[in-house]
Amino acid sequence: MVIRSMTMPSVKYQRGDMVMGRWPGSSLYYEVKVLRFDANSQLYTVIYKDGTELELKEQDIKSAAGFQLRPRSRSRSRSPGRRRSRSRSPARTTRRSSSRTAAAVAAAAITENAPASRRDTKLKDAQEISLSPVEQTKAAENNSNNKHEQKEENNTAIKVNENTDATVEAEPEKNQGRYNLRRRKDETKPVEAKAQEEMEAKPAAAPAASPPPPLDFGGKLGAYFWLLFLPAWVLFLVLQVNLEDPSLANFPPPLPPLQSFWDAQALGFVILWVLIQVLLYILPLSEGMPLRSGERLKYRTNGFFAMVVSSVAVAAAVHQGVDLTYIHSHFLQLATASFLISVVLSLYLYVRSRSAAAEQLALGGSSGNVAYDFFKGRELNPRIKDFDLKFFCEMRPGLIGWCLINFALALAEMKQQALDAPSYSMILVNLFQLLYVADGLWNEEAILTTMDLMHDGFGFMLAFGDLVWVPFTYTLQAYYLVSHPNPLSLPALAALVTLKLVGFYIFRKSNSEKNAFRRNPSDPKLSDVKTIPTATGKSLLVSGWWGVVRHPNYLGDLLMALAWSLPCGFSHLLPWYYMIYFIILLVHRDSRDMTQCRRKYGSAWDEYCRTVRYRIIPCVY
Ligand SMILES: NC(=O)c1ccc[n+]([C@@H]2O[C@H](COP(=O)([O-])OP(=O)(O)OC[C@H]3O[C@@H](n4cnc5c(N)ncnc54)[C@H](OP(=O)(O)O)[C@@H]3O)[C@@H](O)[C@H]2O)c1
Ligand SMILES: CC(C)=CCC[C@@H](C)[C@H]1CC[C@H]2C3=C(CC[C@]12C)[C@@]1(C)CC[C@H](O)C(C)(C)[C@@H]1CC3
Repeated sequence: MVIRSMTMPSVKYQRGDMVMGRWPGSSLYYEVKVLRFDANSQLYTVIYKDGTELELKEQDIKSAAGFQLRPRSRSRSRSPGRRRSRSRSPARTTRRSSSRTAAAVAAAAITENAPASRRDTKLKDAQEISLSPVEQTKAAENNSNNKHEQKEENNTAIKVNENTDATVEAEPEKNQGRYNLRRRKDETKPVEAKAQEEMEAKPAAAPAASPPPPLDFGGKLGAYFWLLFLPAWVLFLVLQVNLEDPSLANFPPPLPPLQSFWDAQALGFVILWVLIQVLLYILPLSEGMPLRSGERLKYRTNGFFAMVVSSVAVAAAVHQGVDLTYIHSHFLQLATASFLISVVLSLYLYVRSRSAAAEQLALGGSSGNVAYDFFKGRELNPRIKDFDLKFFCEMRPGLIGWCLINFALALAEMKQQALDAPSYSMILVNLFQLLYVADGLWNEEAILTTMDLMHDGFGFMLAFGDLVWVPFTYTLQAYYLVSHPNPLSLPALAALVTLKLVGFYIFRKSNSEKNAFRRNPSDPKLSDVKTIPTATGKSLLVSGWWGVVRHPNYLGDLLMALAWSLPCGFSHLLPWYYMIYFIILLVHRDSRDMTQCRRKYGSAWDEYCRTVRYRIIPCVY
């Protein structure tokens, strides 16, 4: 411990310290408890009395003692800025609400239209106010229809805190939402804060023993497990699907000779495919969501175009006599080549992340354990100049490759079963999955608001997932149908199409609702949506599909997965693997997301969970 305190940069506040934390975007301070300090990001995680956790910079934290010693000043009541602010306070509207959240209470404290004689009490309240969650009432639900929302400050609490006052003042109108979290241009710095800053010249205390944030995926041991299990599982599936009688119970499967895994030509084809996608990617840019640093990265959202060009190129190649059934006959070798590429990429990502700046790292992306960090990924958005590696891998070679492989498998089915056209089952699987991918690429910018892009580091998990898992396991239904025909009646066909369309509608509508709201909450088209405000300045949608279940997009996704598993029939479990995996994946993602949102939004998230009771399936789960 002594050694640490000599080598680490000095840390002012200790874990467990009760201090005063600046309310994001305002000059007001509340009593908070220090939970930990992250040496990489140099941020303190603090918890407010309502359970809201935020990450604050050291300069946004003051010692509680200083506040108690501070003589109360009446100068604020004479501030012209303050007088003006009283009459225009947007928070006054919110005050009528019976469901004021921590943020709303704070806003009221800042802009209260109180007589001067009462203002000192208000200022005291601003420091000592109890931020305990307020029970949700019917009226409160109605009041959460937030028509005053003008801007969601950031993606996470951290981003709010990273906003400098300059940033806040640069966009005054945008920040004049229901919380009034900005400092008014003509307002002098509050005496409390000034006095406090003067008192903050204390020498640094011993560093806080900051507990590392909890590791997901089973932590360090889990990382070793997943590193071995994921490739082994893909191998198992690929070997099974070639058998006449595949079964998930055939474990361990007989292994083919080692040399049959390797094919230099297959590696060449995979590299060529990735290079073509790289070329297609290097086209116009569009803007992403603001990051922790407040910066907005530019992304190349021309995925649909890349898919169309790739399809034309593939069609031309087939027309020229290229035999795409090679993909079916060399599935194992192509998967091995993709696996090698994903390992090389993951090694590169890990090595470059060692020299990445702290603010480039994903939250909790640096556990210090090599295996875990390699698996989970440390850097949030690794880029080579403008080339975003995570975005590219998630949206291009694997995703478009999924359709290419499906198409090749349809040709292989025709060849193997001597058909003039693919079977109905094969056509449905191909079309359903093509629609899914095309939609993902058409709405490519929506991925910028997903967990992977915003929170997860880029490491082996996503590199392998994007380059191996998606193209070589999401294609198993089509692969299965090549040698396991499953004729469909017309009514069954119609029912499957209906199921797919219903799922697709829910998936698309809910993702678009969230994406539109996150990208521009002040859009006049969204003026009627119901929201729950949170302490970070962002709100949670309770309108539309987000008012039905907490993850309506997962519900739609699951219905679609069902629609493309059913055409394979019930003879074997293997084509149902995607459905089983997907349920596990989405339930796990939902619980990870719940934890993250609980940390980000505190009592507002609890309020959301009380309002929208079910996670994915209405009235069931
Ligand atoms: N095919 C596949 O293999 C696969 C796998 C995984 C996911 N997916 C699909 O990919 C899409 C993205 O999934 P995802 O896991 O990233 O989840 P997501 O639902 O798109 O994103 C979760 C985030 O949305 C925000 N959010 C949650 N509730 C909200 C509300 N009521 N109002 C506004 N924002 C809210 C929160 O972030 P902020 O508050 O910070 O914005 C939360 O962290 C989904 O459609 C999913 O079905 C597909
Ligand atoms: C290695 C393992 C077990 C997991 C890696 C997970 C990874 C394969 C998925 C995580 C997020 C997923 C995702 C899509 C594909 C699969 C993932 C990358 C997605 C691009 C599919 C198309 C959709 O329209 C989408 C909404 C854009 C999807 C976004 C999330």
